[in-house]
Amino acid sequence: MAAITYEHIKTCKQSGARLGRVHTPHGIIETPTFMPVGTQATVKTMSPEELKEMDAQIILSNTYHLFLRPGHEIVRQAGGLHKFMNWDRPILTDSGGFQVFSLSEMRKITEEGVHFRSHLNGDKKFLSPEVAMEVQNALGSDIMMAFDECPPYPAEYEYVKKSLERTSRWAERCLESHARPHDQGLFAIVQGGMHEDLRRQSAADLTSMDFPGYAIGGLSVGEPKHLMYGVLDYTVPLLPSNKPRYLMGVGSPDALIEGSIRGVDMFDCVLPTRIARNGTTMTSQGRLVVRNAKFATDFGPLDPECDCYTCRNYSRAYLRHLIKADETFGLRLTTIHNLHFLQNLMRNVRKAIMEDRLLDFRDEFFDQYGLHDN
Ligand SMILES: CCNc1nc2cc3[nH]c(NC)nc3cc2c(=O)[nH]1
Ligand SMILES: [Zn+2]
Repeated sequence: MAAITYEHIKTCKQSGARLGRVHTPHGIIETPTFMPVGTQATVKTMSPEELKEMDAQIILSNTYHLFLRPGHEIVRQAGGLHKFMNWDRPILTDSGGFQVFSLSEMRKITEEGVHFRSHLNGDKKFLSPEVAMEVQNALGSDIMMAFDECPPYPAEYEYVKKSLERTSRWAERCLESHARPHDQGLFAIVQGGMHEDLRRQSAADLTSMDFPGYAIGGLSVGEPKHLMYGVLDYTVPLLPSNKPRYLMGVGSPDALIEGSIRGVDMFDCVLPTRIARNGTTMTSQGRLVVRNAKFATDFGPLDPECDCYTCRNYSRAYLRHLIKADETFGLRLTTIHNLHFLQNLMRNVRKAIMEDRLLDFRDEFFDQYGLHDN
């Protein structure tokens, strides 16, 4: 049985978005789906039971971080990442490329791979297609990502072209060094920046190598949202319709809806968990910064339309107090809500696709969330 297979259920008649299921060795993922990020083998402050309660179907973990600490050999000896973190549903691991560029000091990119210093202790480290595959095979994730380079934004045309061509050569090396293709799916990552011809070249290279799934990389790196949507308009149709499509690093409510409309199946982003830790929440009425003084005596729920544990049991005043007092329980409550909010949003997106009304749903949501012509 192939590690990862995509089952198309239906296409929304109004928007062209699609409803599907991704079958993995650790279970089925209903798409479009949002994947909570668990960088260091934990979705910060959440237990696996709480993630299941909000119906998170797959979580992410980062190769770069686990490679540096505790080291992939320890995770391998623990029996793999599922056992190590007590999560028996699907896991997707990235390949470390993106974090090297965003976190590490002194790095040097060569055809062989990337030399860098650990951001933890300055030790000299090396990541390459082969090392990234060795690490991900040790982690035992269900979906692994090819080792690529995500060019900065903006970047020179020539740089983006050279970079995508190397990413294509690296993708081939990942396929060649993949130890367990039958029980772990390896997704390639389409690059090409904001240039249609380069995106076409990258997609052609990678789809000729027949991966079980394709990610769209090089986006959500500081470009305006309309530019990202424009790149999606011409890139998604280049990808095979019988494989999952994963847009990396995208997680604001509007972008999740707009990406789903353009045929994306999978999303990930640290946003909901990161902003929760400074008291910013996503509610049906838009962003709400619960640490704001105006909530000091607001004894209503964070979001009157939400049925999560936080909104059923605690008030805005209490949440504000906990966040101001830097109480860990406050971070847990805002994280529970934000993740629940996005799981709920994706459930509503899937329902709207089923009912052929995703464009109507977008307009209703944008009005309520305060996203007029964002
Ligand atoms: C698997 C590692 N490779 C890889 N990760 C990414 C992670 C991203 N995260 C964001 N915005 C928050 N854009 C991304 C692009 C890439 C990308 O182009 N490549
Ligand atoms: Zn809630």
